[in-house]
Amino acid sequence: MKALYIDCFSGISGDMMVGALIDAGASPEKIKSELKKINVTGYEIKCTRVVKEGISSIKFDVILDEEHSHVHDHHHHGTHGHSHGEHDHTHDGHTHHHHDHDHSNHEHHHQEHNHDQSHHYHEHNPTHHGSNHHHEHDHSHDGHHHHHHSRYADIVKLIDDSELSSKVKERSKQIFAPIAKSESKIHNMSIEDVHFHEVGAIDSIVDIIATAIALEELEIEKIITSHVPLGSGKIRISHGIYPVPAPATLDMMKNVPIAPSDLPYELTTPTGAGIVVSQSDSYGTLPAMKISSIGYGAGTRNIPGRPNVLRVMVGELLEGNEHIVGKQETITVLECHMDDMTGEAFGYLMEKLLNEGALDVYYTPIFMKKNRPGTLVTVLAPEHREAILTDILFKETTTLGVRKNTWARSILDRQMIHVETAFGLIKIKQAIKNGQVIRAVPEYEDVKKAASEHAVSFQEVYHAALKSI
Ligand SMILES: O=C([S-])c1cc(C(=O)S)c[n+]([C@@H]2O[C@H](COP(=O)(O)O)[C@@H](O)[C@H]2O)c1
Ligand code: NI
Repeated sequence: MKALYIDCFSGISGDMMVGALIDAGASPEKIKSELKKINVTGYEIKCTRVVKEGISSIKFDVILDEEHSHVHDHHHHGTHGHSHGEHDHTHDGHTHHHHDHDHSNHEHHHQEHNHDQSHHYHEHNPTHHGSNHHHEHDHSHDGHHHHHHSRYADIVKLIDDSELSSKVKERSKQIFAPIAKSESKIHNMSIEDVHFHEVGAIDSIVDIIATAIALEELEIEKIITSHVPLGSGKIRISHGIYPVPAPATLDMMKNVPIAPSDLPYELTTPTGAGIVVSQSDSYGTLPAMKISSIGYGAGTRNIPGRPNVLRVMVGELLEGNEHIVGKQETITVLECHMDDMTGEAFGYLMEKLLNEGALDVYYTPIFMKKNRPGTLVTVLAPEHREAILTDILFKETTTLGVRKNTWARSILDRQMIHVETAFGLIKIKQAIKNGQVIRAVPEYEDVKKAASEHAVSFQEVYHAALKSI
């Protein structure tokens, strides 16, 4: 099985990840052409080979167009709410994307963060309207779309609406989900309203989707990650001086093995943490594998005496990796119960929930107060569908509250195959554990359709499909 080992001895950020994957064989041209499939413009990608304390590595950079800093100009009237309340870009005709910073000049800026800082060194000059919008969270939309793709909900839509492959879409959303979740928790905002830091949104979108594109191109099926150093000290963001690890990074790294690190830099950024926690199947030292390629991705900062790079290894996992079974993921569980709804409304509700991305919906008969028979509705969903599904529950049921929880779950890999039978093509879903198919189940809808078209029994088609594997 094709695996990737992420050796983040110097932490991880989005740009380091993309750089490392490119160095390990992912094509920068493919990344660029695939990225054209999302409706984001105003940036250019720069891929350069740099040497970091003796290690040759790829530096992946997202350069925002000069005009881009003006993209939002026409929006700057009326109340302007920022989730992070701080990225008020200057409108004096200059861009403040310090991509080309010579960081050695900044060593005295002790403990600025290590990577990806491009979008966080804007001089936040809230000159427009002369008012201080900082820390306002009012998101008023006076008929305009203030946050060009920066709301989490918009980013999900941007991905869904694109022509990217479904696998790339899924991986990208998997990476965004924990970042949005942690940001929403830290800033006490609803997950849908969380903003990726304005101009920084483009950076994160590109880094994250490029990571997904590269992982798909390299056909990575399993990811094993080293223990992750986060760094220490403080960073200056526009909220002020923040501790390292940044709050969002720290929140995401809960339940993940971290490595001690007293280096006074931000070694792991929120984007890096999002990649690690959403993509890793397990953590530890290098597993038994046959390595076919190695890549080094450069961070931005130069750390004297330490190569500030991320290392990845691509290869075939060998026997003896039984512990790397089943992907770990978190799902959202939504529940409510009612004693005053009709059966029809319940039927409609289930259909609606499943169409809007619920993984499963089930009803449990219960007895409620005053001896009333009622129904408990349970919805299992990917985290990024939580808001929309909650909305449906409020709209389509009579409940006044929706409870939510998150469950950790291990899932087996699945793959769909097509088999030719006397009754036509039937899809079969295979469950895979340690690279072995352990179960195969013909798809219900295909079997049903073929059975009715050929006027034979369900069982006959079902068995024919299994025999044709
Ligand atoms: O601007 C805000 S609100 C901000 C919040 C946080 C939290 O952890 S909350 C972190 N940061 C810093 O921004 C950069 C960008 O990281 P990316 O992963 O998005 O590239 C990084 O230094 C974070 O620590 C900003
Ligand atoms: Ni934040």
